[in-house]
Amino acid sequence: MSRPAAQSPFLDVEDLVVDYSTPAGPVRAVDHVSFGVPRGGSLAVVGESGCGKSTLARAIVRLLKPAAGRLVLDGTDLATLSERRLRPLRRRVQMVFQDPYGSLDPHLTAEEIVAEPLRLAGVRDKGERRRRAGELLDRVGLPTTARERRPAEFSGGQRQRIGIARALASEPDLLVCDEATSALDVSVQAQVLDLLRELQAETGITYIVIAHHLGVVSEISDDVVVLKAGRVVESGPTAAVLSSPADPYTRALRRAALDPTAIRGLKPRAAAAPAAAAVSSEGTGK
Ligand SMILES: Nc1ncnc2c1ncn2[C@@H]1O[C@H](COP(=O)(O)OP(=O)(O)OP(=O)(O)O)[C@@H](O)[C@H]1O
Repeated sequence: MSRPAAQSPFLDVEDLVVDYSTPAGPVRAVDHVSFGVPRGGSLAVVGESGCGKSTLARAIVRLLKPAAGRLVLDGTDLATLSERRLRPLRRRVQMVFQDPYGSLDPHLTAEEIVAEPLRLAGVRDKGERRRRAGELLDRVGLPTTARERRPAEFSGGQRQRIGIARALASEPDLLVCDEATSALDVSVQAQVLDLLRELQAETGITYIVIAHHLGVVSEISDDVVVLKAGRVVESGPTAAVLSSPADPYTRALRRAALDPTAIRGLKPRAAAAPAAAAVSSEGTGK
């Protein structure tokens, strides 16, 4: 099994282990996973439901503490850092979540949502925060008239744009997109993927894209890691892995992407169907 090509990875994940403690005992969700992502690169993590993708994403942004292994970001191992030592580094690694509605405060306006990380980062002047939040909302394609609206008044694609603008407010070096487009209608997915690609070209940001949809992976990632039951079964350049997958599991994922009913066990995500239906006729305001 080859590691994705990277001379000196910007993010180096080495032998990462993440466990959950449950009343029935520990559950190992990520089991000695290793990969690297070069600066400005993008790597996708794919696998069936329950294989550990979200757990891995949450560990990378240190919402979860790994049980073992290293998470070296630009030379600093985040895996073992205390909360106090992590705090100044947190802004460098941001996450965009699958459910843009659940992850946005319903009481705040779009502008306030995007301004909040600026406040936390110490931008004291309210006018300056509003100006920068407005610029970010422009950048992700939301009309100026939308700034004073609250999350419930936006479509799914627009909400995801607000989530991306909020993540970008901290000027992160690494953006982890956890199924960021899977709850969206296919045409809206394409628009959000286009936006992510444009932002990468402009800013040189590094991406980790978590996806169960192999189409998304080929759109946005240079390299791919295929996870099964918490372990890496295959990894390498996305084009090579998708065109000639070496592992039967990857072949099954590829077949399932073409025909979701092709194999048992690759069930559609529970949240995807209703959310996609809810936004299917909505535009993005672009
Ligand atoms: N809070 C938790 N407590 C205990 N076990 C958990 C918890 N969260 C996840 N797990 C278990 O860890 C494993 C990996 O879950 P995870 O959510 O990371 O998978 P996933 O690939 O992201 O799945 P999906 O695509 O359905 O979101 C699964 O066996 C899951 O049941």
